[in-house]
Formats: sequence, structure tokens, C-alpha cells
Amino acid sequence: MTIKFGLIGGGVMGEALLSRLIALGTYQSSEVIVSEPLSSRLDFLKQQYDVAVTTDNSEVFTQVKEVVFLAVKPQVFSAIAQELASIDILNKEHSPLIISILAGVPLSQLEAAFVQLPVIRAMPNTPATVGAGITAICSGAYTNAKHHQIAQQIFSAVGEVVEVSEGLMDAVTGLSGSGPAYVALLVEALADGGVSAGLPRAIANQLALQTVLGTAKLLHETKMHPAELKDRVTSPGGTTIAGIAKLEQAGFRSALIEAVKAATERSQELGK
Ligand SMILES: NC(=O)C1=CN([C@@H]2O[C@H](COP(=O)(O)OP(=O)(O)OC[C@H]3O[C@@H](n4cnc5c(N)ncnc54)[C@H](OP(=O)(O)O)[C@@H]3O)[C@@H](O)[C@H]2O)C=CC1
Ligand SMILES: O=C(O)[C@@H]1CCC=N1
Repeated sequence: MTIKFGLIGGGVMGEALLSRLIALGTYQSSEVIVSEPLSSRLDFLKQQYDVAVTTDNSEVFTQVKEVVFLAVKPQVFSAIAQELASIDILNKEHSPLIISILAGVPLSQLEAAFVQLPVIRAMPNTPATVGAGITAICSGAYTNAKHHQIAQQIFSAVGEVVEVSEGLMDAVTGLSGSGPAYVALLVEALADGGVSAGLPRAIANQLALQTVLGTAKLLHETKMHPAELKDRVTSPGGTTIAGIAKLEQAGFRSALIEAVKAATERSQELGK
């Protein structure tokens, strides 16, 4: 069987993508190879997804025909680029498409490492695990319509896809890439508030989670502006405006704006 998809870095995001791609049949298990340094992790991925595994990244490059998917930390990118510099990828019969989800690492660095290869930089997020992610993609100089279609197919398997210019990728990282952590914090804090107000923990967790899920669904399905929804919930002299006044006093909106900006700046730093 031809190896079509090679994953370098089978950590949180690598596995999230892998699990969906196999579950949806985008790639068969027998068409996938995963490279990871930790043998216990490799054993797990092999057992869970029935894919070929290796500790040698160069094996991925020499075997893969369609896509090499980079899902390592940005901090190890230069080591990997050096490791692969000696491999004659260009002289392979089929040059693979390189897809990188590394925060911050720009197309210029990727294209310097994978000379004349088609490269797509992408930023997915963890809801990809359940098919509810959103991924922004931007394409390098050597990509064509076919590469574009492959990337669209891969990321559509895990949620929505948007195309942006590369200059916006760090901002995407600060918002939707990191965003699931902000929302998780929100859910946890809402539940804590409920417990503080006397609710049993399990009920508070359920109320908090379904409130966030339901609100997101309502906004998504009706396309209502968030400000309009806020106005609809806020009865004059009622409970919600009392809660909102406290949030404004604590700088809730400002904290979120600053969080997205700080994460964007950190993404920019990771690319230097
Ligand atoms: N987590 C997220 O929500 C998102 C992450 N990203 C990006 O995805 C990438 C991966 O992040 P994440 O999955 O969270 O990180 P993880 O640490 O979970 O995954 C990275 C994996 O790469 C492995 N690895 C380390 N060195 C090498 C190497 N030389 N060759 C092959 N594999 C190696 C690690 O193994 P070991 O643990 O043994 O070191 C680990 O399993 C990052 O670049 C991040 O910016 C993008 C969008 C969202
Ligand atoms: O925290 C990080 O650096 C990665 C990138 C986006 C989400 N997680």
C-alpha cells in the first residue's frame, strides 16, 4: 500500500488530526506513517490507529507520496530542518506537500528548509478532535490547485477552513489557535462561580458547559450579533446587568483582548 500521509510529531494536535482523518476515511491506516521520538507514544499510536510508526523522521520523507504533516513544537523546528537537509526530497518521483501547523514559524523559514517544495502553513485548533475545529491556511510559492485541494480536504475533515494572508497567521494563532484554552478557563470559572453560589459541583459544571455550548450554537445558527444576544438576556434592573457590571469592573473584555494580543505577540516571537 502507498504511504500517502506522514505525520511528524504525534502529540496532542498531531493525534487530533490523525484520529479524524482515519475515522473519516480521508486516509486509510495503511496509508499513514507517524514519526515520534518516544517509543511508548509510538506504541500507543500504532495500537490505537493501526498506522506505521518510526522514530526516524527521514523515513517519513522518503516514504510519503502525498503529504508530510509537521506537528512538532516550533522550538524543535530548526533541529528537524537540519535533520532533513541531507535528504534529496526534490529528486523523489512525487514531491510531497508539506503542511505545517507550527505556531509562528513563517513560510519563509519553511521554504528555506524544504527548498522548492510546496508548503502550506496552517493553524487549526483542538476542537478539531471532535470535528468542530477551525483552521486558517495560507499557501507557499510552490503550491498549486491540487495542493490547495489536499489541504482543504484534510482540514475540512476536522471543521471549518478559512484562508488568510500570511501576515494574519499570528493573529489567528492568538485568537482561534489558543482560544479553546480561554474558553475552557471561562467554563471552569463559571462553574466555580456556581459552586461559590451554593450549587453542587456536578450541576455547576453541567450548567456552565451547556451555557457556553448553547450560547455558541445560538449565535452560530441565528447569526445574531453577540451584543444583541447580551441585550436580550439583560432585563432592566435584573440579574444579568448586575453580573455584567461586575465583569466590566474586573476588565473582562479588556482581559480577553489583551490575551489575544499577547498570544499573537508570542506567536510572532516563536517565528524569530
Ligand atoms: N495544542 C494546540 O492546541 C495547537 C498546537 N499547534 C501547534 O502544533 C504543534 C504541536 O503542538 P502540540 O501537539 O500541542 O505539542 P505536543 O508536544 O503534544 O506534540 C509534539 C510532538 O512532537 C514530538 N516530537 C518532539 N521532537 C520531535 C522530533 N524531533 N521529531 C518528531 N517528533 C518530535 C513530541 O514528542 P515528545 O513529547 O516525546 O517530545 C510530541 O509528541 C506546535 O507547533 C503547536 O504550535 C497548532 C494549533 C493548536
Ligand atoms: O500554545 C501554543 O503555542 C499552541 C499554538 C496554538 C495553541 N497551542
